[in-house]
Amino acid sequence: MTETAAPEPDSSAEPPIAEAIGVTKRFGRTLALDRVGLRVHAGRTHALVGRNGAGKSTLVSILTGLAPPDEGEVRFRGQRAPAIADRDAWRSRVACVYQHSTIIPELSVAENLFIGRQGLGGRIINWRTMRARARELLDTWSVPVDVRTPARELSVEHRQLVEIARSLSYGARFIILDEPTAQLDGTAIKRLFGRIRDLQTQGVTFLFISHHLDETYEICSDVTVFRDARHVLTAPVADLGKTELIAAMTGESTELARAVPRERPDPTAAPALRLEKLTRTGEFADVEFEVRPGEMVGLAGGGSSGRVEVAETIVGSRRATAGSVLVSGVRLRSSGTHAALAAGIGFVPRDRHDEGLVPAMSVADNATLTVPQRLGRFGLLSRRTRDTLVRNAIEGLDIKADSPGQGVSELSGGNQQKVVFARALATDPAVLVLITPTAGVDVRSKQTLLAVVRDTADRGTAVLVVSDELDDLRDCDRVLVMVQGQLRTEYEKGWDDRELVAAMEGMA
Ligand SMILES: Nc1ncnc2c1ncn2[C@@H]1O[C@H](COP(=O)(O)OP(=O)(O)OP(=O)(O)O)[C@@H](O)[C@H]1O
Repeated sequence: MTETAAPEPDSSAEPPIAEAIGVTKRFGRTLALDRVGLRVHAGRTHALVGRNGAGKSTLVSILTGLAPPDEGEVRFRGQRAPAIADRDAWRSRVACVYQHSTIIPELSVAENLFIGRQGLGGRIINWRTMRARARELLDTWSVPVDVRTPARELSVEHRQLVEIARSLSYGARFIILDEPTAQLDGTAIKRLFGRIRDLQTQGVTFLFISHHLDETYEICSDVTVFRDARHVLTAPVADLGKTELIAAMTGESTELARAVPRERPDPTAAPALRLEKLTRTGEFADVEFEVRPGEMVGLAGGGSSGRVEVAETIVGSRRATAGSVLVSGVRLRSSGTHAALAAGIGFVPRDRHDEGLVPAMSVADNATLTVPQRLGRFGLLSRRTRDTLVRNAIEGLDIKADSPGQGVSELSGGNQQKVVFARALATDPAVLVLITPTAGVDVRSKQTLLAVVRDTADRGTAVLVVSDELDDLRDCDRVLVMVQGQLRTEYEKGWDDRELVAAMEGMA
């Protein structure tokens, strides 16, 4: 496999639906893209993969006209991209559906689709026309959503479909999906892939960004790998084995992750975390389990299983209707995240954008946000202690940042997730609760993070991993599966993957 600065010229007659040619982008001293090329052909689904910080999101912002390249250019169907200010022209060529919604929750689906657009019959909005047009649009693309639904009530899956339909209504036939499966469960992912295939036959081309390489193999025809701001290769996925793909991403040959043998935690130790008949009406009922010091327990289940809600109740971001949470034998009396933190619970939330980080603050400040409460009578955290904590976190978690003082919003998505980890671990918690801990994290960083979780457990922390990712669950001593708000099955280490997946989908 030879490395090239850009893909080779293509001999097919039709120009690519989207193309980046010799694109360079700098942020201060950081070279985010170094003369990269990308050529996406109509009718193909193209994957863009690379380690955290490789430059994928930067290229997306250039391909969608949100940022201009410093050098190089973008073309659509062989034509130069429009001027940056001409938003309508960009919208008619390309759209990106982000993990983070661009839908306005307060508005209905119809309003989200059509508000602010010309051509709905004069200045006064004709609601009936708007709804009819919205219905027609969603019918054309088979999106099963009532146009009167308030957008906030949409599931992630339906929200993504509405965003895709909206992009198509502007005329775009090239759509970038940025980690579209990150918040979906197994059955929703299957449905999404079905929709992608249908839309493809209707003339839509996708650029698919994902850290899940299996998904790349399942849904994509071509793959482009970026590494350290450079284009490494473009190839049909069928021609590239998984080990080769990982080697291209990491620049070295690497073994795929395997479960690492761990000491079994002491079965007689008193539980560090104990749930007693924990209930939140409408979400989950009578959930009871224990996690011992040094034990790793997985909590899995599909979208409506209640597993995330249980975890968020343990960490105090939801209030239980009944039942209790005990940490090291002490019942949590008040709810709220501060009480949970003070009781010794560390937490990696599901969504780092909403709950994880303060974007305006530095890496160091974010990583130590949880700590001052622990310093008791001395009040403020000493600079030295803080610096040591931060340095250890940056090294231990392999956070790619220019310096501890760098703004966290300047880090790539995967590196932001590592800062969230640092914050959760900074208090040396007795109980660590992780929700989808490796979302948005590249293969190699995933290994680093999972090793950190293992080490944390080995040092005596009780770990609860809430995830449906087999890789996340691999090190767990047991996995509890929830279905429709109830604990259904428990699997001891050594489970059969297919059996576990079937159980998570409610089929066991
Ligand atoms: N606004 C910014 N200011 C400074 N540096 C930035 C900014 N945005 C991105 N970068 C840097 O550019 C590089 C590429 O980041 P980018 O977000 O494109 O990576 P990525 O491949 O999307 O990573 P991930 O998979 O983690 O999301 C990183 O080193 C990142 O820190």
